[in-house]
Amino acid sequence: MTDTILDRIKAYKLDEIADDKASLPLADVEAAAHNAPPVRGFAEALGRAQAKGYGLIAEVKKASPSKGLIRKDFHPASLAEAYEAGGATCLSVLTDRPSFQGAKPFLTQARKATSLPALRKDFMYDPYQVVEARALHADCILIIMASVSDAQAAELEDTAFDWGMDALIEVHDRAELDRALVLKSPLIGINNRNLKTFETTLETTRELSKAVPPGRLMISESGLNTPEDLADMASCGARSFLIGESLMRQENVAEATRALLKDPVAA
Ligand SMILES: O=C(O)c1ccccc1NCC(=O)[C@H](O)[C@H](O)COP(=O)(O)O
Repeated sequence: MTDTILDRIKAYKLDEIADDKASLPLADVEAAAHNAPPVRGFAEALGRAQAKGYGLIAEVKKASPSKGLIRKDFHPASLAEAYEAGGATCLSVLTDRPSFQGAKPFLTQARKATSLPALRKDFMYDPYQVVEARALHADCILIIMASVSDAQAAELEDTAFDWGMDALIEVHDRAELDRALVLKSPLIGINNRNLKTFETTLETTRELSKAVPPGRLMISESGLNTPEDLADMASCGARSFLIGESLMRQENVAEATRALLKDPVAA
């Protein structure tokens, strides 16, 4: 069987984690996490936003495996400020370097420039990374069901909760969704990107949303470009969105964010 992008990412990530543990022991990371500023409620902010309209997790994303370089003029703090000015609810900041040209300090810089809660967008396998996320001032971590076992997912989620953070559980298909629903987190991210072909289709959210029970907060992720896309997803019950590329490609990010959030029916 051929390797998927997640297999390739996991291989280098496990090496990276081993190196990080050797250079900065867990006790030191825990000390930094204890000194981090208080957690900003990520799930709570999305719940409040979507009670009035839409919740937007706006992604600070320089590059991706599917598209290469997305934004040349890349300054995490000013992009975060622009997202906040445009009406974003939360930030998502990529900290993975090899595939996304992200960096750990980007998270701290972006969050510090705003009052928004921030997601550490990375590929998580080890509780060490979760504590590190808090040390970098994250308010939420990502758990990708396609790349972890049930036991790993529960361990990552428990560690996030122990540190007062939220956990966004990401799924791509029905089997992953069924596993995600065993976890405690209310945040279910439905990713529209097929990780084998990199193609995005909103049909993924349309289909999987039918199986998400009330009480969970659904987030449609990837491949969202227009107010009509958001209205389409909202009609399936997903009133929160994770959006990167379509906003990162705009010159005026604040204006583009504002325009994207405009209700196409009311407009
Ligand atoms: O973005 C990619 O190419 C990608 C490839 C492999 C694994 C994950 C990938 N993206 C992570 C994400 O989930 C997206 O950055 C996020 O949902 C925003 O998507 P978009 O609005 O399409 O940039």
